[in-house]
Amino acid sequence: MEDEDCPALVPIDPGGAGGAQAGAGARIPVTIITGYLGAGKTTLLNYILTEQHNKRIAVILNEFGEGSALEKSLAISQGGELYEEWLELRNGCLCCSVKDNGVKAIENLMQKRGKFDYILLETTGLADPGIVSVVDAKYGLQHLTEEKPEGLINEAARQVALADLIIINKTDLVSGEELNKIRTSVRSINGLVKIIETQRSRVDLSNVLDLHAFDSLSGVSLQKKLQHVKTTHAHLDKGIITVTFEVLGNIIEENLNLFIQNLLWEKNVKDKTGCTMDVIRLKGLVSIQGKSHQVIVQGVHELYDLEETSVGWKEDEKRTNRLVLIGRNLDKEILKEVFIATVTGKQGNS
Ligand SMILES: Nc1nc2c(ncn2[C@@H]2O[C@H](COP(=O)(O)OP(=O)(O)OP(=O)(O)O)[C@@H](O)[C@H]2O)c(=O)[nH]1
Ligand SMILES: [Zn+2]
Repeated sequence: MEDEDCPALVPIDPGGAGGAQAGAGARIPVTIITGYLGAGKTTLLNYILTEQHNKRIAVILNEFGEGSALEKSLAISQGGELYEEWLELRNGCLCCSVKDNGVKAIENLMQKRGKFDYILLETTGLADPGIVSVVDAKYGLQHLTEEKPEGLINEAARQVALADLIIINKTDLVSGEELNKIRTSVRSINGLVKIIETQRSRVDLSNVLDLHAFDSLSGVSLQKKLQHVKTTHAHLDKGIITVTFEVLGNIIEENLNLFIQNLLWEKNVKDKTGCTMDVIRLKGLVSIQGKSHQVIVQGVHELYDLEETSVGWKEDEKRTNRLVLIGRNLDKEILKEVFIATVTGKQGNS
């Protein structure tokens, strides 16, 4: 029953509790590292912590242990020094841990936020919200295409769907042709994701830290990104795919909320065969009536939010709404129709 207690998430007060020192009120980017067992997550963490980067990084290791109490190791790497703390978590899944004391661990970290610039969180295969996902070049394809019993989602494919960055690791173990196949497979699941290929998880750190920096600063880069996303064709009917569509004009904010909530919460949007559309991730840039700036829509599972960007619509610019959805049973034409019907408010009152 405790599981139902949802602690309130309190917005961080800039210049508040953290004290008056410089940077105390700054937002700390959190990067979550996911990936199938053995893909190279720990190798990546070790690489990041030992690499010279002059950045203060806190790491929460989220491993599944034996028994009911799961342990998390917290390490703060500060100029080469490593600080460790042990935290206990009951739930290994981050999004479920929001109802859990996992949130407290993160809040505690936030209070120490003068001490570091980034938080990295490694989670094992069951975690939901992935940001960086490490994919094994050799076995990844097998994991991604493995068919699951009716109704069950392929966890490896879900991690790819949720990621902002995919690191295809262990490229030393495969041929160019095999690498092409895994790349194509990743791309067909997630049309938005950035893909990097590595050995021993050696990445340029600027690619891994603060993945949402550009999104939240301006809509421009997102707009560019969204323009190049193509609807993928499902090889398998039950597979996770990316779907994108664009609708011109201004939309009404409450109606947009209604559209998203029908999709993510009510789950009453169905495909041609009557299967519920299952959206894992949603991203969009929209034009809301009465707002002079572009608005970003972000959704992960049941959570979503709207954020006004610093990019204003220009006088001579066509106002437009571009949405990208990643999930199962997605039908682009139906989604677009439902969007237009729900969101423009063209029917009825004008
Ligand atoms: N050949 C090869 N092996 C690698 C590479 N990267 C990592 N490995 C090896 O793969 C194994 C698993 O790497 P880890 O970093 O422990 O993987 P992980 O994702 O943290 O594994 P779990 O925590 O068990 O899920 C280790 O033996 C690594 O040495 C690579 O690029 N090439
Ligand atoms: Zn969860």
